[in-house]
Amino acid sequence: MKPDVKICGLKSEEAVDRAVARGATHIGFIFFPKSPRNIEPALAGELADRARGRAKIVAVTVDADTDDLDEIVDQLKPDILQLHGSESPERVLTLKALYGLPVIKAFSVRDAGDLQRIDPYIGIADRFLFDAKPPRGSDLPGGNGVSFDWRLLQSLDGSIDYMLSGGLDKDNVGSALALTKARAIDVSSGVESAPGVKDAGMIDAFFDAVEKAGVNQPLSMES
Ligand SMILES: O=C(O)c1ccccc1NCC(=O)[C@H](O)[C@H](O)COP(=O)(O)O
Repeated sequence: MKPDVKICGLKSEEAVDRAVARGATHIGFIFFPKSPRNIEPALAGELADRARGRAKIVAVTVDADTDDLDEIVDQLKPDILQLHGSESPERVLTLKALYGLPVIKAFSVRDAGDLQRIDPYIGIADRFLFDAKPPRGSDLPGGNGVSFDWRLLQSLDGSIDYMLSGGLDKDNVGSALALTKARAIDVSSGVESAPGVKDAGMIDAFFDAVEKAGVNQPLSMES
């Protein structure tokens, strides 16, 4: 079965079109001013319109306040909110109720203890996203192009729905899928030629690698 594939941090028509043409199930837009992938809500909305109905539109925010979220939701009209900060379970519930949208809650992972942090969110977040801890000195909670030890996910209860993220690229995504049997994967830097610049050829190569992994190593999950 094919995994869900989210291409995150899109900023150009070409990248949106290529991601969707290659079968991205999700496309992400970053609303975080320090990121090279930061995008204005109005432009994100225009880009999202090219993909609407074919891929889920994901708004990625970091401990955003409701003024900012109001504008993002109004302009982007996302299908999903990805909360990539330290939002509490109560905050997740509040935002789900306020906007009527499902939530992907992101967690950074270095060791097994980090996975226990999801416990209070089970039954609250609709999906988890496991990313690597930012490297020392990084201002970004995500999009750092670094991986964590994927074997940690083998101990997770199979009922936990998650996206595997962090440092994936065409060369390692096959191993990541084989090791974790993840039902969903997420990539940003691994399909960029420079920070914030998506590359259509690298998007192609990433999907080629995912397809090859599916042939070589059948996955045990639903798409
Ligand atoms: O990508 C960013 O710049 C970013 C900034 C602030 C919060 C989240 C961000 N990205 C979230 C994602 O979902 C990325 O795809 C994820 O962190 C993986 O990135 P990468 O390791 O570069 O593939």
